[in-house]
Amino acid sequence: MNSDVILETRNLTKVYRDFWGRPKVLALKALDLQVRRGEIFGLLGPNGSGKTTTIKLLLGLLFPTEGEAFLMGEPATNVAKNERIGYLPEESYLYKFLNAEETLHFYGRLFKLDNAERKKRVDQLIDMVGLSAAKHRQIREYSKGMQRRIGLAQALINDPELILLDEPTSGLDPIGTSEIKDRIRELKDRGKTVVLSGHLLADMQDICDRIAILHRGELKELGKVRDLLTVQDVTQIKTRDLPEAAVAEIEAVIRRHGGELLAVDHPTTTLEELFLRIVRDSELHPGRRRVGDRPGMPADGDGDGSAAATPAGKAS
Ligand SMILES: Nc1ncnc2c1ncn2[C@@H]1O[C@H](COP(=O)(O)OP(=O)(O)OP(=O)(O)O)[C@@H](O)[C@H]1O
Repeated sequence: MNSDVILETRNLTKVYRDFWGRPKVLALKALDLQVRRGEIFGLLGPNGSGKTTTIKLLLGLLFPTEGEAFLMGEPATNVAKNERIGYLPEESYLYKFLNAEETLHFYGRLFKLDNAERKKRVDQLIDMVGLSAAKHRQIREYSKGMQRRIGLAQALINDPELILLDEPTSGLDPIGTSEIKDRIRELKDRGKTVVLSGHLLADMQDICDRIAILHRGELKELGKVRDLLTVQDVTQIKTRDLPEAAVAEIEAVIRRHGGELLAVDHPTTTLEELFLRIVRDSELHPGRRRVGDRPGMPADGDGDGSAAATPAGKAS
């Protein structure tokens, strides 16, 4: 295995069998994959496409029907290698009557961290996932987002070099999702390798360097997100707002070169960015009922939504 490759699967195949040992579901079919050190790699696919099965095979929690996988040079079936891996399952099973601090100390003890090291890591991780203010509250009182965050902290207690996250943003609202994505980016900045699964396309696009798209257990696409999404036969030029005369001149130049001007428009933001901005503004200005700070969109003064938004400069 090339030293740059931290995880590799070869012909990895899983057939689930029924009670009588008869093949029931072909959950993963001959998966060949390589993940490089330091990248954020996404396993993307609809429900039932084999993402969780792949992660469980990598951890040695399931035995492959055919093929093999290697993580950090060790066979996946060697569970001792999991001491160097962080794992966030699709659903974390946390002890509801422990608080965040006790939970992390519990897992730190499982990894046999000494007292001083364990205390240092627990404090750092609670801070990293933003639970300092709630660290003495029992997990049963936590919201879904807080539970996902403590699950992530638990997955990192052994300071792993490879982190497997099964749907890390499942059940989270856009703010919780954005926070988890920030934490995952930080892990990459610290040189960690992250493999995550998901089916929320915008999140995967945002965060992954490379993705594999699975469908019914088969690998359908693999590559850098940027390459997969680039429309090669269209050139896009961005500039500050231009007067019509300038656009006409540019169009003439494009025609002279045998081209065709396909579109002149203003970019749109994503609904996620808009949502996050509104929630953050609302936290800063709790009394304000509607935040109309988008260029060209007049604020609705009394916030009752009755005033129609008209293009800037035009009378209604
Ligand atoms: N223990 C099992 N016994 C039998 N079939 C199973 C078992 N676990 C998973 N499967 C089947 O294997 C296929 C792949 O399931 P898997 O959970 O790996 O998909 P997934 O991509 O993680 O889905 P989701 O997004 O819903 O979590 C599905 O058809 C599923 O029904």
